[in-house]
Amino acid sequence: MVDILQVRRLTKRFDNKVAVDGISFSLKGGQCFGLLGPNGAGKTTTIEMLEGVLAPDEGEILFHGKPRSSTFRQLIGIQFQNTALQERLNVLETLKLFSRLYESPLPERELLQRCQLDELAEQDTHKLSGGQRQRLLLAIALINDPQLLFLDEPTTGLDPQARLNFWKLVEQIKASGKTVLLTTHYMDEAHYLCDEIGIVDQGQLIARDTPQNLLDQHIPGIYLSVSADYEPLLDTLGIGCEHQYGWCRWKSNNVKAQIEQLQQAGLQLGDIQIQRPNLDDLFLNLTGRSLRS
Ligand SMILES: Nc1ncnc2c1ncn2[C@@H]1O[C@H](COP(=O)(O)OP(=O)(O)OP(=O)(O)O)[C@@H](O)[C@H]1O
Repeated sequence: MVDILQVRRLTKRFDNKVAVDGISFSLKGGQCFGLLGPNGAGKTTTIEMLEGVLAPDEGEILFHGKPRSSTFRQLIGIQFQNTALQERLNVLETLKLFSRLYESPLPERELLQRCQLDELAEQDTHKLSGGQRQRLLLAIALINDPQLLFLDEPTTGLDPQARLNFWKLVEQIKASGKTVLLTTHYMDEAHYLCDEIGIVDQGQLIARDTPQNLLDQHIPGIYLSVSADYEPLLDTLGIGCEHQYGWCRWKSNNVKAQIEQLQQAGLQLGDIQIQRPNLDDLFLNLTGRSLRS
């Protein structure tokens, strides 16, 4: 597959602060690539340079192997973190307004249907819920039927149901063959939606691969946890553990044998949690800090 986007040694400084520090990666057509990192890691600054909103201080961005030309904006879609919507316009009128910016916009009715907004066409945009507003911003980003779609923290602040709903829309967009680049600080979002993720920390891309390869490579094994009340028992069994929200947790390379050992010591199966490492564990492993801290 041809690289749709190539990014080389991208760097951005604000005064003395290096916000993005020599990031390089490439993105294949049809792929969903996620930049995952904590607040202030440099995700938005990176995506804004790729979108052409911010000028890099150093580095190179190639679209289909060439520097971005004046037509680039017609071929991409952007869902910004914050987009100011025109006062006193409803959803349909808003789509019509933004459609004027493009040479060949998709029909508004198709956009409404794709983003589950049919029943909200006449709704004032300032009366939309958080999830409905994000779906409208997604519809705006899709007006020109873009090849490459940028989603900057699209589900931040949404309730779990609205987030799941949004993920389903992104899945449909992926299935239609579009390339998606998204930023998020939700590990479950990155794991669910992205074919590949790049972990960003302090302006640098510290790891990049499929979520599962990253986990297998950096933190093989399975976590076992029991209530912290059982810590004295773990001590007698010689099991060292870390404390996590009232639980004692440790990594096991032989889950079956260790569960039998715990059962022989008097624990019930229901007392033991078994958990595969997740991207938060990966981030902690790579940086010594939690994604959520
Ligand atoms: N316009 C600006 N002027 C000065 N500093 C900035 C500016 N924009 C970003 N920064 C700084 O650059 C760093 C990276 O910010 P950025 O917004 O790219 O991070 P992020 O990973 O997107 O964070 P978040 O998840 O909170 O959106 C931060 O330290 C931020 O304070």
